[in-house]
Amino acid sequence: MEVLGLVDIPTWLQWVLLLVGLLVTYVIYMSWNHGTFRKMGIDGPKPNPIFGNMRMFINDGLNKTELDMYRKYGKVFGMYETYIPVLYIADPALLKDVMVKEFRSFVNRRDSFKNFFDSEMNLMLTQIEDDHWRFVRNTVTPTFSGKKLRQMTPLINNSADKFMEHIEQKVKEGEDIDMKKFIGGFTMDVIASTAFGLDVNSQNNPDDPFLKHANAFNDSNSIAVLVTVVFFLPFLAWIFKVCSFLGIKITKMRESLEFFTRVTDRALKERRQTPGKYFDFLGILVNAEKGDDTSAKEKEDDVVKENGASETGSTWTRKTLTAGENTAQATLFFVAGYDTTANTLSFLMYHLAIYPEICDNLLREIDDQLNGQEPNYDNVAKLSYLEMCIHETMRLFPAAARLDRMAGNDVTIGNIRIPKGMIVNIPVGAIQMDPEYWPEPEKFDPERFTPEAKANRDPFVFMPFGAGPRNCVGMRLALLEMKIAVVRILQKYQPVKSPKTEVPIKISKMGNLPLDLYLKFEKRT
Ligand code: HEM
Repeated sequence: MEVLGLVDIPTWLQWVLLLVGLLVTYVIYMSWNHGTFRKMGIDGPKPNPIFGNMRMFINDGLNKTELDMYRKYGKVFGMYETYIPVLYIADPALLKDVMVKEFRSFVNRRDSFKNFFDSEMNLMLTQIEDDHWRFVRNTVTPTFSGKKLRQMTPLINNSADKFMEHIEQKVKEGEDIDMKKFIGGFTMDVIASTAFGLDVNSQNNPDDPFLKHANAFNDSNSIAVLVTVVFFLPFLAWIFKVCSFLGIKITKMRESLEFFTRVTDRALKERRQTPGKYFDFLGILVNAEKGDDTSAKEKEDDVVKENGASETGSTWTRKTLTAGENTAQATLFFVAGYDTTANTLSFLMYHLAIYPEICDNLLREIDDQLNGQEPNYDNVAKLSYLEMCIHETMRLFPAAARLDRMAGNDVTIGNIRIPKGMIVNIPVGAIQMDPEYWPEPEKFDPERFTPEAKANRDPFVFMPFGAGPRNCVGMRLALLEMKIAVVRILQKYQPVKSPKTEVPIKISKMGNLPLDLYLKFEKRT
């Protein structure tokens, strides 16, 4: 090629110049926003032009990085997830503003993954936005009311029967129990029965398709592909759209979504043929379609008040969810409710095994209050020490160690002017380890959750289920499920350390996921 008829540039050099040009453009693109926090007067670690601050997360893991940054920069700081500026807020007064007082400006979560998810996944409650979210949230919230949870209790106890058989077997054989597998099977069975009315028995069948497909959402290869493209090659979003349109599966998630769609469609058909027969999530939605307007009747239910649903009035007048919305929510319940509950229960069992004196207190409470009765919605409410133990477990190992919100408009919080579209991260895990609120934060101490201790502490320093109108919609099911599981186990067995139990427990760099956890169970006399 000749330039201005003067210099003849050889082909190899043309390629080099093209590559250098592309690289420079890429670096400019990735670092374009890296001055955001400097302009806002907010401190934080210096970003690398391509990685931003992502290298810290990759090297040290999410929890350690956020804890280190919180300790170094305090309760407000800024970080860059490659090219995306993320404002961290950890000050309880500011968090109350973001999550409750100024909720109208922070209704939605981050949309960084929106262009990469399949359209069905974008219908999940976690992803949808504004009035669409309000409408779906109002429709599904009554599913978790006291009345519905009472109806679901036998389903939870049925799943617990299976794991009690499993423990009995292992105790007879003198074997340790792999807690992740065993408890994961239980929470999977509970979600399968409470969401879809299915008796899956994944506890005795590790190859169960439900287990396989639910795990696809946590598949490390799929997550790696998604994270690489979202954070490093965002301009390739169109490839995901084209592949989705052509039915090409880039990640295992697509195949699993199709599986859940088929199961949901079948379950919905059955429920439409025999309305009123089923008390699971899909049955409740179908009953609402038929005019059993549960949501209206249960508007005064405590769940509505707890979740701050008064904030969530939607202008939408549509009566029911579409087929796609039903499938998306039922699938989401698997994804959101399986690992979170299983991991929390595993961490709790671990603490009961390594602190026998705490376990003894709990055994005493269960024996005194329940006197050998099967646990149910009403009698587990009397177990205040059990709730303290669950809360302390979730303080040390919150299943979601960070929450996020996105500013829907320009808004001022305290003296910070947050521009429309900015992502706000809430480092729950780091706040819950701050000695200012939690003396000796590494220590497992359920006494931190006595009513007096709670009354003297700002509620925004403990948020394992999030806070405000967009908190966890399944919180009450999760707590009920965990309480029933613990009671059923402790009425017969006591968890103890075995030579295979690693102390301290090893967790994944990706968050609060126990890596290997083996415990022994001894029969109570
Ligand atoms: C120990 C168990 C669980 C923990 C720790 C947990 C934690 C959380 C957290 C932290 C959030 C985000 C809240 C926020 O942004 O303020 C959330 C949202 C959500 N959770 Fe849970 N969760 C658990 C169990 C469940 C279960 C059993 C279900 C359903 C069956 C469920 C369904 C959801 C849904 C649908 C959302 C999105 C809510 C919305 O955007 O409106 N979760 N959960």
